[in-house]
Amino acid sequence: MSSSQQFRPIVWTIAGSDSGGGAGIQADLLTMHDLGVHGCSAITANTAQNTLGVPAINPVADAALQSQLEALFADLKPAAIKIGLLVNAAQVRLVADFLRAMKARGEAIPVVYDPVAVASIGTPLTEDSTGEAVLNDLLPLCDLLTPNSVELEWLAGMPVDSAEKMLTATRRVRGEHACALLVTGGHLEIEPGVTADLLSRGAGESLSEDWLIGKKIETLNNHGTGCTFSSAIAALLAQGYPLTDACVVANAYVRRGLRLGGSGAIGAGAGPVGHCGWPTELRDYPEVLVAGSERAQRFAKYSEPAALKWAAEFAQPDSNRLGLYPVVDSVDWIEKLAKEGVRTLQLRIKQPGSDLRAQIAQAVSIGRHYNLRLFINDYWDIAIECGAYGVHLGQEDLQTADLNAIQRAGLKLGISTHGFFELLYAYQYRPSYLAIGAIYATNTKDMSSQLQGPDKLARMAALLPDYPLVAIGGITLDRAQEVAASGVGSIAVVSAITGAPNYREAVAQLRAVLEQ
Ligand SMILES: Cc1ncc(COP(=O)(O)OP(=O)(O)O)c(N)n1
Ligand SMILES: Cc1ncsc1CCOP(=O)(O)O
Ligand SMILES: [Mg+2]
Repeated sequence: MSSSQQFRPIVWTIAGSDSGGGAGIQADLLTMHDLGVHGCSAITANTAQNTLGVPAINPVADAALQSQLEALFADLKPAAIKIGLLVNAAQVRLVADFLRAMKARGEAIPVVYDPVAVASIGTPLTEDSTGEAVLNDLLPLCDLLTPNSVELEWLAGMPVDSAEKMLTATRRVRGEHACALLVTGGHLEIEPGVTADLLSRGAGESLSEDWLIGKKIETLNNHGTGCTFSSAIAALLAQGYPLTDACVVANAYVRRGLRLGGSGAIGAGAGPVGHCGWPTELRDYPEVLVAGSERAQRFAKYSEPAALKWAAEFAQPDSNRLGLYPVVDSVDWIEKLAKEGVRTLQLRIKQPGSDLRAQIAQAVSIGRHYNLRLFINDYWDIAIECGAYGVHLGQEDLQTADLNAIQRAGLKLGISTHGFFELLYAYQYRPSYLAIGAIYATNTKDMSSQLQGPDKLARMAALLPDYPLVAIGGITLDRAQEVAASGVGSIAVVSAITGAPNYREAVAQLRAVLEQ
């Protein structure tokens, strides 16, 4: 059996057929196949379309739509569902009823709805009354809506011609619902020459509104980008990607398709966006806007306190490959491991006593003596006071730590990341290294909701082949080879060394794997 025929999670698309083959069901199935899932379809309309326009929409009868959904549910249970064109309020309610019944049976299946209301050419595709049914009946059952700015105007009932209005309209559509919104910004140039998507998720204290920014790609072949984008997200959710990661990888998939999709050979109008495989190059991925950066002002995301603490371009270590990187909780361990020839170390004290400052000062002094790359976890202010080599911070620390002070003091900075979104976010700071974890389950720290696995690690590492990268979490001698093969230049471990029967042997064996 070839690898393309091996097990693939099932994803449904409930959408319209595009006879021109550029958008709708046709784009959805190409995308799903490209990203490793098996696509099934329930067709809502047989649109008559070519690259120049949409002469007819031809909705299917309700019974025809219902019977497709039932046939699929009887045999091909989905791991995710993408919904595209729903032509009228009756179709919206039919699909909503079907989803509600599925949920009532305990099926927790992620649903992505691309509220296709207007073809890229400007032709309305859905009846006026559909918007209300979407907001009342369907949105509460979805995990993500992916309108473009024109569709956002349609759903929010207000013009969307600026970053502020996009934020206001997004909040209005989301209301009190858990459903996230990803507004694609291809129709609106907030900053000349760039496109900016807005991802709004969470609520209350944990509301997050992130801008995903990329260079605008000029091409005639841009038909079907919305369908491709939402199908890509569904395909990734079906494979267990968290929503934020699915959104940035799908963004990169579409941008790769725009970049490599060729130049206008199909039809006399807008040709289909390319479907060009997994996005392997960083240039296709969006920049995640950081609130302290100057650019954030143009996107209504700027915050003065964040700007005061903001810094980027940290001092780089003397090598991109930091080698074996033990993370230990005492000064004793630092000295013992330095004597074994370990050069990169971290002091990670999670139960500080009254002698915390003294311990850090002593560790820094040992670090100087042995010429170590010694990172202090969490306590960046004491690390500055003690003149440490570097500090290691987690994602949450980035909101509070004074990165500017760390940089001014000349300390190196390592940042933890858990997945594609956080990797892109942390990369905005250009830290001294980026750590990716947890690769495997570990007893050292509860990382169960953030496990990456070796395949994702390899995909992330491939985006930054020349950057100092560290893998962490559950890495044992047996797994070290697989981790090293991903291309990261460093492996951080706690228990593989501090819990080993013979730590000297463990150090020698792990170093041997990394140096192979
Ligand atoms: C090399 C490396 N990577 C990740 C971590 C985790 O740091 P953080 O996210 O700050 O979590 P705690 O270690 O503070 O629990 C790390 N320490 N080192
Ligand atoms: C601190 C930390 N951050 C992510 S996983 C982890 C623990 C790594 O410990 P171990 O190497 O014993 O799995
Ligand atoms: Mg920490």
